[in-house]
Amino acid sequence: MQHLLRWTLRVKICGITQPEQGRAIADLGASDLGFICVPSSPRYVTVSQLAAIGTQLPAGVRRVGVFANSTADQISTTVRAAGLTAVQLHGRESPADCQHVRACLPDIELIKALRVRSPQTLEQAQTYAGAADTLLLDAYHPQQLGGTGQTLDWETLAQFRSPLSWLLAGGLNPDNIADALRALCPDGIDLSSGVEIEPGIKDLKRVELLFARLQAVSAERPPSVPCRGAIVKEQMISRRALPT
Ligand SMILES: O=C(O)c1ccccc1N[C@@H]1O[C@H](COP(=O)(O)O)[C@@H](O)[C@H]1O
Repeated sequence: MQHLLRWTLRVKICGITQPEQGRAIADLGASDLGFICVPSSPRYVTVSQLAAIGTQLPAGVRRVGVFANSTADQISTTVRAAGLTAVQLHGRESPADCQHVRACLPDIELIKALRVRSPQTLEQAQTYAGAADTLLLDAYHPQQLGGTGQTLDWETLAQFRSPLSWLLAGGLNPDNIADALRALCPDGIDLSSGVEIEPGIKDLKRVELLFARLQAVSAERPPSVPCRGAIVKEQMISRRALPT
């Protein structure tokens, strides 16, 4: 389904706990499936559950393990046992922590999640430029690390210029996704509780509706008009390419 969109948008559905749901969601068009490797989460999956789910998934879909404040050793063990293709660090990991994980797992995409509490969090994003491959912006919640269903202030985020490709998360659902993508131009989106029946059990009808809504927004956007974010990134790339 994703190829029907007129621009490339990564769509990550997070908090998968069941093999058949993972496969169905990949078939509906998700580019990425996320698995919560944080024991305190109601969406937590053990390494052996994760390895079993992995055997059921189509080859092309990215498999993202979500960790929070885990050691590089713990992350590497899970990545290898479960055949993950990316890790999302959703805790207080510093740029140095990210670089350490990256050095242990050089072929694995490193996504650093930032829980946006204030404009300073967005300034921090710049410090991850050489330390992560991708950024993810999620809403801040004082008690929960993620999967909160809380949205970010998209108006404030419109000023955000990411040094890396970035995913928008936080309270996205089929009913607000069009507004989010009219306000912002992320490289991808990440949804969990907004397409759920209960924590860890996805609502496949809502996932289907999400893709229908994405197609509708995609049809609104002329392919010749790139996002503001895309223009900025092109400029940054061409600046980097200039001889010094
Ligand atoms: O989903 C969880 O339980 C979770 C636990 C610990 C860290 C991250 C977690 N989820 C992440 O939360 C965001 C968005 O969730 P929502 O759409 O607002 O429900 C997403 O990045 C998940 O990876």
